[in-house]
Amino acid sequence: MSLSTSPSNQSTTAIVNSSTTNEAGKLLSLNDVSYHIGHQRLLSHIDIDIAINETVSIIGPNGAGKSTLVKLILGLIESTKGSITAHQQLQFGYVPQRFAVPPILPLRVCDLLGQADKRRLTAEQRQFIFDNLSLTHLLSRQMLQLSGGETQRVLLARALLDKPNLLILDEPMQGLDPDTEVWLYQFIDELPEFLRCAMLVVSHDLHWVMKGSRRVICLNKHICCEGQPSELAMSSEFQKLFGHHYEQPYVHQPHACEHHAPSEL
Ligand SMILES: Nc1ncnc2c1ncn2[C@@H]1O[C@H](COP(=O)(O)OP(=O)(O)OP(=O)(O)O)[C@@H](O)[C@H]1O
Repeated sequence: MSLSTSPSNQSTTAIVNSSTTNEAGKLLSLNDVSYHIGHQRLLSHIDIDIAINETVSIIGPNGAGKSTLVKLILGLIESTKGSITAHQQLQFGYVPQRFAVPPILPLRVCDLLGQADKRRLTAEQRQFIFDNLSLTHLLSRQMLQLSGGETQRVLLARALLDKPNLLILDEPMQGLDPDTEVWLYQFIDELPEFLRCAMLVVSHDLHWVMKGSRRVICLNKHICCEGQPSELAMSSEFQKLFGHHYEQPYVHQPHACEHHAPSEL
């Protein structure tokens, strides 16, 4: 496997079925990527292009290989076959599915947030993140003491403080109550210009994905189908995997929800 960086005008293998990525605006390409452990096939023949500032949602049943895909993109594991090409210098932001702080490790919110590179944002831009994620009153708290929603806000802030050009959110809504979920989806949907970036969102929340996403990839050890939600809902592969859970027609309503500040939640 290779992870290579190419100038943005250099073309790589085109992705089949991609309706939104344009050649010049690519950020990252996975070309025929497979990942096996021994004889166990975790992912096969993955072709994905992610464009600059594009949001891509990944859905799939348990064990489909979603987290494995994230680890491959982050470079935490190496694919058995294929290549991953970054068309620009990548700055990752990553909000993991789980964040376990060992009980014996004192780690305050300010310690975690202090690890971010302060040169990437201005003081005003950092303050915007603290204010909008309601973090100021949490700064001296231990990470271990935070609720699930507070932890997610801190992890999102940690990722954003690095001003990523690719933000990866692995099940960001796990453990959140419905109001906080709505607020967080709205927040990431409406990031200000200085934080605008490509996003890869792994989610089990089928209704949000189909309502709030513009491009969805359905994974089950390989890419079963991908496209706009309205196209995906018609696909027989999607119907086979999710048809019994999802029968509503797609309506894109990214701004239809009430906006809640996190301090109200
Ligand atoms: N290091 C490993 N060794 C062996 N099998 C593994 C390893 N890592 C993952 N797997 C297996 O690979 C499959 C895909 O795992 P992965 O965590 O990527 O799935 P997922 O789609 O993220 O699942 P979930 O929705 O349950 O989080 C699972 O069957 C898992 O048990």
